[in-house]
Amino acid sequence: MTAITGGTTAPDEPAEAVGCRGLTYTFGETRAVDGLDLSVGAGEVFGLLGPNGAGKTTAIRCVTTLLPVPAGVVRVFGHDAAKEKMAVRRLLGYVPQQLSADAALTGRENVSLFARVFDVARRERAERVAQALAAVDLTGAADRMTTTYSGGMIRRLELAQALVSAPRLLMLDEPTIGLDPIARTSVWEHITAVRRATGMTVLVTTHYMDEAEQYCDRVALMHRGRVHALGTPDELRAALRERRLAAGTAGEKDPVPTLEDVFRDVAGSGLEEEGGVFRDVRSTRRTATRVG
Ligand SMILES: Nc1ncnc2c1ncn2[C@@H]1O[C@H](COP(=O)(O)OP(=O)(O)OP(=O)(O)O)[C@@H](O)[C@H]1O
Repeated sequence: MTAITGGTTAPDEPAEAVGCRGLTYTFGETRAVDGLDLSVGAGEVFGLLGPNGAGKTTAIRCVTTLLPVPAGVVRVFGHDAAKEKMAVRRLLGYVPQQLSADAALTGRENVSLFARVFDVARRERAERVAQALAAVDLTGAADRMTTTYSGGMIRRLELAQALVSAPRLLMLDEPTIGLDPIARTSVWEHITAVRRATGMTVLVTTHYMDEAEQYCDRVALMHRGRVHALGTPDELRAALRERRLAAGTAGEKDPVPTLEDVFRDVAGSGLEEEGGVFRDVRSTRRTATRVG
């Protein structure tokens, strides 16, 4: 696998990649994000977890500047997402839940399109497109029509699209939903390799607790528009164990809770109430349609 290059090494990069203070976003009567405070450190792989409807996508879209910031403050490497949209966009790569590759184009044409949209200098474009495709192991398939790609290949292509501008912050909204275990691992291995090579920050939403545990440095558990628990997966599991021991609901010999236990503890009855489960049918169906 070729590591992508061309990312600006920024020794003077602020220590905070994403900072949300009191972020609130409402759709009519629905308070999707409700006074969200969040701080993602530069270089971290940070997982935003939570049941369906917790407000993860809405929060992420505010950070990307695709949605405005009606209340509160969002900063990306110190730039205000409400006032310095272009400065923020230049730092970002975004892989949304919805299909962002055009089936009528080849893989290379799709990535080239993103290179143009993200204003990659013309003289560098072909090289950067080739690097991005190589970074996700799609060099051999680059000139095939995207319609011939598997779900996993499409996801890797979308990753290449987001990487072609050498972002300092890569945002991924459920990057592995609907993929088989091998394709899921492959997507994560490519994300991890690029991050190692470039030092970029990764902010990811996922419903897969095993992925969060394995690949995220820290996670935030979001519920009803706010963060209810924050820490490394190990810290969160240990904290739940302590709470259970203190409450007498678990004994010393009981196994340490899983991240899924922590998730259930935070979301509580809300999961049943809102019909959300980790591998929610709605999300899977969305992806089935997306790659079909
Ligand atoms: N365009 C919209 N119009 C109206 N309500 C919306 C819209 N988008 C999201 N919502 C509502 O805002 C709340 C938060 O949704 P959001 O998609 O941000 O949650 P999520 O945590 O990303 O969920 P999922 O895990 O299903 O992607 C939900 O109650 C949702 O129904």
